[in-house]
Amino acid sequence: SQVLLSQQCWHERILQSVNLFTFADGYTQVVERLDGPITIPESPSTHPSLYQPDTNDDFPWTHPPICTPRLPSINSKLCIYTNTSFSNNRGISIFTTPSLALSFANLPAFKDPTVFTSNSINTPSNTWQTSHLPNRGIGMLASRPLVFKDRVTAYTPAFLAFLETDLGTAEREKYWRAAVQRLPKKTREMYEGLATLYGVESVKYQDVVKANAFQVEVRGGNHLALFPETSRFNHDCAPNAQYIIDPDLLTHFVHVTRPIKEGEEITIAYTSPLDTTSHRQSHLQNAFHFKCSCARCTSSSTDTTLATVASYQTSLNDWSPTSTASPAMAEHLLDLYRQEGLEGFMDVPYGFAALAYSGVGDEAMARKFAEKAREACLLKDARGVSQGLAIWEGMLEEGVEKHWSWRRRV
Ligand SMILES: C[S@@+](CC[C@H](N)C(=O)[O-])C[C@H]1O[C@@H](n2cnc3c(N)ncnc32)[C@H](O)[C@@H]1O
Repeated sequence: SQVLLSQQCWHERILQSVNLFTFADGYTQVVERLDGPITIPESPSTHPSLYQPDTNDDFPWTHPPICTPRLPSINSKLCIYTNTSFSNNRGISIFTTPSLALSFANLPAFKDPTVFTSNSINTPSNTWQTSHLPNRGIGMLASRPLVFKDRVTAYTPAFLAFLETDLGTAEREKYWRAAVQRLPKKTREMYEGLATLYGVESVKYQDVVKANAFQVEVRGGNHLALFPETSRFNHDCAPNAQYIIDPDLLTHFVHVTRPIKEGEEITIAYTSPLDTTSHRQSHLQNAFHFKCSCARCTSSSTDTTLATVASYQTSLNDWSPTSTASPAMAEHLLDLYRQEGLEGFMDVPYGFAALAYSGVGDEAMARKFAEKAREACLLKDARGVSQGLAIWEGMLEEGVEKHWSWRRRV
């Protein structure tokens, strides 16, 4: 059946910006309540029943979980699950529900220890180095020329936390701190050295997450994930790299979307580059406390181009007899995306080109662009769960001539 293209092939949300804490009015509460300790059992536990289910080999944790009381909104407790030997002693700490902990334990990331070495995950790629940059803290620079689809980074998180709103700031801070402090020294120190937004020591562990976390959905549970190395990518509204999170491998990958010179900064997008400049600016300011001064934010033509993009997309979605859509319009749309530096977001314009060529009965061109749309989706959708990927795979498998759009505009 006919589909309208609008959404990018993304299933995880863009870099996280939840309001975990309210400094303006919650600060007094923070200071008062941080004094109360949570009790952390010694490791290994003197109460094996605390953390060793007797019949369950899905239990890869090296410490006894530390749990909150039952939280009303999720009707479950949250516990800290740590595995210090995870991925060659990199370690991982997860603050989640007992049932989601079991789901984590059943992921290939935990079940198959070879998965990381065989996929070159958590190993140096010799493509980047960090550097202090004017007005933007630390950033990632290309250590050699890079081309489309080159892999820049592939790392697992040091820390994941279930996204909840039940805990007070101080309570949450205690659990998160305990979780991070259980990590191997090197990993913990990387976490503790990351950028913060507020620089307030009493809420440091949440501050690091607020400035650096990505959102990852594992078996329906939303988690914030902190990837230490990956946290050094700065933002650009026309980024030259695109990230993707594979929930089965618990791995964050960054790939190049257009040629990058040696020494050039490698950037990703923290906010949708298809939003208007004021929308992007306010999101970056509110969530990450900086004013974006990238080429698109300082150009006077960006919003006009975005309006043209939107009107072309409306026309290309119009399959009525009076539609003005054509392959030429779809090609123009592709040019606009490239002009704006949106090479990492091309699944929608490639898709429109595939449909527009199919609509006029050009099988070869429709196939070419369907393949490109499919490839662009895969840059953003590791497990092929988005609707977009299914559309292009369907068109390629069944044949363009069988597609609903075939010769619809002749
Ligand atoms: C995920 S961290 C990126 C790495 C960070 N620069 C560092 O020193 O660790 C996010 C923070 O970096 C800074 N940042 C990222 N992109 C920026 C940009 N385009 N311009 C200015 N600051 C930026 C902001 O302070 C933001 O809160």
